[in-house]
Amino acid sequence: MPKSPQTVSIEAEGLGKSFGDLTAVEEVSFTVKPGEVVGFIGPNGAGKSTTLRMLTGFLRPSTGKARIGGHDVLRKPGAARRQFGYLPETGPLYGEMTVIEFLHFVAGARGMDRLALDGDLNRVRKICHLEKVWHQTIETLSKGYRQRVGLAQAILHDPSCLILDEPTDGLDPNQKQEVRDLVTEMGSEKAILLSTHVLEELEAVCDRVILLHKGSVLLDESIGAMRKRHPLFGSVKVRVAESDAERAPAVFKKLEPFVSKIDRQGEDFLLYSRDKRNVSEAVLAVIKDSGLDLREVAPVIPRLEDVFQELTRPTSNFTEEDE
Ligand SMILES: Nc1ncnc2c1ncn2[C@@H]1O[C@H](COP(=O)(O)OP(=O)(O)OP(=O)(O)O)[C@@H](O)[C@H]1O
Repeated sequence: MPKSPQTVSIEAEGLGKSFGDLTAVEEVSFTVKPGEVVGFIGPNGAGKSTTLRMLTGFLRPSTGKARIGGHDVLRKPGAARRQFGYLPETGPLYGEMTVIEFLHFVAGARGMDRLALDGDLNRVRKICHLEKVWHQTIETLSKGYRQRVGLAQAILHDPSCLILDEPTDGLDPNQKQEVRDLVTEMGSEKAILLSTHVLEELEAVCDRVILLHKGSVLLDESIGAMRKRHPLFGSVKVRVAESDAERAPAVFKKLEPFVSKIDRQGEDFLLYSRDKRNVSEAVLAVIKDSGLDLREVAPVIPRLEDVFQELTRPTSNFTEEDE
């Protein structure tokens, strides 16, 4: 049956997993739709890999369901597996096989159409840039190439959904960029869920982020919304001429409707946005009116790392903000 790209998505519904007394994952629900690349993040031990393994049917959940393209991964494993590709944290690569032998083996195990296989192999060889190592044994490959072989097996059957567990782990910056470009390219059509520890990766490839903490979903929102949780979102740094530094605080008082707090260090001022709207325009207008000798003005770009750290600290002060 032809697959319908409009409907093939990744779904977790109330997923939970306990190992003995340890609840590793609890009530995790989310959806990844076609054309979405979603980052799956969380501190070590948050339950990311456990969730991904349940989504792919490699681990039986204690509670809840995982569906790929509407197929329950445990009840309809064949139908579900045709719709997704999975790059596990530690790929099951067979060292003694060459790349092409391994991909033939994978195709056989998946029962792929032999007549169309040459076309599929050519496609992944090109996409994953495997031409140079095609006939090389996997045990002799660099980490970067092994990761590309892992990706090649994940996309060999051209699945509509991809589940990637730390796809850029251990790669050098150039290789990381290549994998990110690949994910972005594939993400225009496929539903992609990608776990990562590298938050800059979120910026580069993801539309949305799901933050898992202690086995539960702490947030599921756009990158912009996550950044907006930072207390400095919308704030502005200003430097005035030394000769004007003393009269600047009185001028900035006029900004009270927009600015909730001002930190000063010499001629440098940090003006905190009151409601997380960008206060740059208001600041510039007030400075212009006052004739203050402005030397520098720059909006604060809050780091996602700060938001992540703050949210996953034992006592977090960050609050949810309206879009
Ligand atoms: N097979 C298992 N048996 C017992 N405990 C397990 C098993 N698999 C995972 N765990 C535990 O479940 C919790 C979640 O682990 P998991 O590997 O899913 O976290 P993670 O978010 O992927 O971590 P990391 O970022 O370090 O990869 C951890 O406390 C881990 O020790």
